[in-house]
Amino acid sequence: MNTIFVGVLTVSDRCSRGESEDVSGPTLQKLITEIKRFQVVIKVYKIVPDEKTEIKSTLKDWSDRLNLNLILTTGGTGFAERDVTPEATRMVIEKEANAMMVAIAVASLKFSPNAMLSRAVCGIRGSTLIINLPGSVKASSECLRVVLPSLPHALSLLKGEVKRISKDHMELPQDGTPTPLKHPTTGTPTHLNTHPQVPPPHFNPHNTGTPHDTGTPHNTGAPHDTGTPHDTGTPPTLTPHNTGTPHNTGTPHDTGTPTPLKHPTTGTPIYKVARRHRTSPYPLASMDEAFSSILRNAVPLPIISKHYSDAMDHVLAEDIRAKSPIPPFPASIMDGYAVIASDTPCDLNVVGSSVCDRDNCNHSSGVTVEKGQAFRITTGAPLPVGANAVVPVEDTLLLKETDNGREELEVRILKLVRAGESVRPIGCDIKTGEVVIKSSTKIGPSECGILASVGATTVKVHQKPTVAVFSTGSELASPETESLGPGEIRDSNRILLITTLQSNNFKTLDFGIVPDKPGELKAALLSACEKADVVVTTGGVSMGEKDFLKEILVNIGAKIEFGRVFMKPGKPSTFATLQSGDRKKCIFALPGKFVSAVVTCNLFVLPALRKLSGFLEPRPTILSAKLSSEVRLDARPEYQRVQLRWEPQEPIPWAQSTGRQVSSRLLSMLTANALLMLPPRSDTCTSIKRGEIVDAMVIDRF
Ligand SMILES: Nc1nc2c(c(=O)[nH]1)N[C@H]1C(S)=C(S)[C@@H](COP(=O)(O)OP(=O)(O)OC[C@H]3O[C@@H](n4cnc5c(N)ncnc54)[C@H](O)[C@@H]3O)O[C@H]1N2
Ligand code: MOO
Ligand SMILES: [Mg+2]
Repeated sequence: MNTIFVGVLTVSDRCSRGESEDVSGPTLQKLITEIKRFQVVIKVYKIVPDEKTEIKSTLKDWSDRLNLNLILTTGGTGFAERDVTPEATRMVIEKEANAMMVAIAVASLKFSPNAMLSRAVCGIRGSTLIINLPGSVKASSECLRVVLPSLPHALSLLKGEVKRISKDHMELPQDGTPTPLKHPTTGTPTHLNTHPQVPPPHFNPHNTGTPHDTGTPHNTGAPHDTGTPHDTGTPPTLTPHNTGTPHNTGTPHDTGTPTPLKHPTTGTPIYKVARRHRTSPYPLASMDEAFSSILRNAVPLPIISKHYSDAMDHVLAEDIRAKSPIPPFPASIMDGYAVIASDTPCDLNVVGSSVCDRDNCNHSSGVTVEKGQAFRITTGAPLPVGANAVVPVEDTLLLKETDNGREELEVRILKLVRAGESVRPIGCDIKTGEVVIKSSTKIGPSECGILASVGATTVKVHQKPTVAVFSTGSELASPETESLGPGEIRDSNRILLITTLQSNNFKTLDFGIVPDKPGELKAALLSACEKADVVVTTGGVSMGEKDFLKEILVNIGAKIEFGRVFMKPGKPSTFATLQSGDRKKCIFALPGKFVSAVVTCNLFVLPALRKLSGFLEPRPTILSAKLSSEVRLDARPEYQRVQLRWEPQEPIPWAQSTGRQVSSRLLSMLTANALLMLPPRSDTCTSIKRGEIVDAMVIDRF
């Protein structure tokens, strides 16, 4: 049987705000299946407010990109001020279908004289028929019934099947066998239909993002600076299992909930499982798009003051200048004798000593070296006044000593030395006022040492993000659980994510396990957003009846920046932002599968945290590696777990697979120190051979 792809667009301010439930949209979806000759696939269903631009862009998108055969709109066709559906429709249609409008008007006038108040439009854009229907469930159903008999012919004409119609006219298929769901033009399965264009082969970590965004320099202080990299064991203030649910919760069992949680696009309460999405409403972002979105949204955190000894791994937000020169005095480079260069070689009287000891410095003694004299001197000690070079002790002979051997009296300088030899002049390493560390430098051990040496004990740095982590899933038990109950599994992802973040020097707050209950998930998300700069969750983001995370994110006012990514593993990875005062909180709802969670944490969360911390280069380190064995390519860009090993004398490491690469196989992460970045399969390339060179993203030390 021939298939038609239908979109139903409900236009209603109230339904789009969740103030009333859309009944007309679902009713029309049912009714349209009564159409003869075709198998109907409801490809998209959406609720939009009575806004001309939104209606127009949806109609254009559904006609041009999704190539739908039929779009039914309901609502916004009357005389009220906000009714603009006909105007928006006129802006997109290329041909009017006036007779359809007339037929609807004539028939509906029989039901009510108010049908005169409908301004509905019918028309054609490309090969898509668009029909405006009124908003009420009764009127819209009646109007659709009017045109239903003419639709098979109309749609077949638009599909260019006129010849077949005349031939097949008398032999309509009766068996009702569903044809495989295919894209109307490309023949690809419908779950990919919304993205007919193939995303770029791979994200190019070298050309994305805006690494130079500046933070808001006001608002210092670290309000949630409580966790340390070691404080994972105890949830800070929230025990997700016993918190109240201050906001509405959305399950039918919750009492006192004014508006239940809804699907963001359909407006259906999320407990109505039969009405869940059958096609994900979230476009598949390419890796490039996902990565750019993260870097764009992760803006460096405010600047704070830190003691240098506490500033490790922070990014400087000021240039550090030397207050005084280094060395602060002309200093000896060797242990030996401070001399007047023009005397050498010669025999000299040893008249004093200069040692590295601030309590015993020759400067305070006021002694000056004169012709025929030498001063004993140690490495780093100040050159005595009058001397201009140092002779190492190895280039001298002792000629005379005191009777007890405690002092040298005369030495022979065996070599000629030049003025300035073995002496570091004042400021030869660092001059007064010189910038010793530039702003935006990440502070490591060397930087700490330099800060100490120039006396920059309090420095301005970007605040580092605190990350709240929780696992979602009613099947999850504590890892300590001795014997698991039926259907239970131990929560492995939380510690996996926490330790991944900590090993990259980020502070974490452990929010425990949150069951798949909308109220508890919502409370945990809100609390986590309040206490942390970044929230990372795992589980509940795919198509399951208990996968509530995305809906709850929308419900708490977060903006879903992307809800799916064209990648493997990690397809349902979700990134959302929540404006909270002058801060934007970043929320990563990662998939529940162990491998997907850790791979996406490395690919998405860590670069975001580095960007928030002020890193100029937040992107991961990517090396070239040689394949130890052939790999078959997937339809999606894939991140396979490997161990990089360097063979003696070989500059490029070998990438050894960690074994079977399914995303539920925990053991594929074991010993992995890199992710192979494999391009998606193409007609011309389905595998990469052993010995070929591919990109590998470093995820651990070697
Ligand atoms: N109909 C579809 N089903 C699935 C799709 C899809 O596109 N359509 N995507 C699949 C992909 S890809 C992934 S990845 C997973 C992601 O699922 P969720 O993020 O919704 O995760 P859950 O359903 O909650 O759990 C999946 C799996 O992982 C286990 N899990 C979850 N959390 C933990 C944890 N903290 N510790 C250990 N194990 C955990 C959970 O028990 C499940 O076995 O969806 C596919 N499905
Ligand atoms: O693509 Mo899913 O992310 O891991 O199996
Ligand atoms: Mg799931």
